[in-house]
Amino acid sequence: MRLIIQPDYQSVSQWAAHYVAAKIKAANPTPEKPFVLGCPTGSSPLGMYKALIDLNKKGIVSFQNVVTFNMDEYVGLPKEHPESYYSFMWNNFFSHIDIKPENTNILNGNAPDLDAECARYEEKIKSYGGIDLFMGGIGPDGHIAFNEPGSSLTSRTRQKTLTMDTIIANSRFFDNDINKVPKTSLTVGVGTVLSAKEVMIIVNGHNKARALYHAVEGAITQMWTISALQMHEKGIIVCDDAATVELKVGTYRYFKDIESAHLDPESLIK
Ligand SMILES: N[C@@H]1[C@@H](O)[C@H](O)[C@@H](COP(=O)(O)O)O[C@@H]1O
Repeated sequence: MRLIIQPDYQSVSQWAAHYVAAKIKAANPTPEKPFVLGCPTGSSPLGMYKALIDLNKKGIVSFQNVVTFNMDEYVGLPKEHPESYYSFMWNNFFSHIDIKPENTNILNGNAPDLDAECARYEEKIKSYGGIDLFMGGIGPDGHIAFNEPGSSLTSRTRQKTLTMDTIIANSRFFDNDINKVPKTSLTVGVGTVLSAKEVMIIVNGHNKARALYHAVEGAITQMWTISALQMHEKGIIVCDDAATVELKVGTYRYFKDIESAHLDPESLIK
């Protein structure tokens, strides 16, 4: 696993955006062979999306031949609801870049048969030859997408019940009223994320420090589903200093040292 430690959220976002843009450019995607990008929601990736919009507007990266698959969606929330992940993606990213709407994929949390919707999603990912780069964030309990503690580390896309911790954390988007937060979601599995050719996770802020500790120094366990990233051949975590406070000083210095030549976002795009 690579751990890229940046001083603050702004530089985390710049680094992540430049990394994604560099990957898309290097793949030289075409309509026949698009670049397949896994997308998260949440506050963590917002800065990266802003930076990617900027790179797109400057002509540094194009999304014309990029296909996206979102990680998760609430069950039962109307698509048009301002807090649906559909609205999040269009408001914060897709509407501002040159992506083709038909190339964006988001799980339908209102499908009549939710199991069939999950199976269809997995098949569609497969039809593109899998995901080239899965981007993500994590919850304070170390969940990736909506794979809450106890989720199988080989799980695929399915319906999941949200934990009370997550309902409370996400109630900030629902007038701080936990009763307004949907109780279930559709989510890609930990196995779905691990099947991507590459995975890049953004972790920022003090409230993610314990989760980062478990991701980097902890044992692989279903109780901290992000820890499964240790099993991926090409896993990267981009974090800020604030999120590192639970790491050993030696771990912090080790990753700072081995990544010292790769911390400047500008250096990523050739
Ligand atoms: N399902 C999402 C996750 O994909 C996300 O990583 C997490 C953290 O969100 P934030 O980045 O706002 O802390 O929130 C939700 O639970």
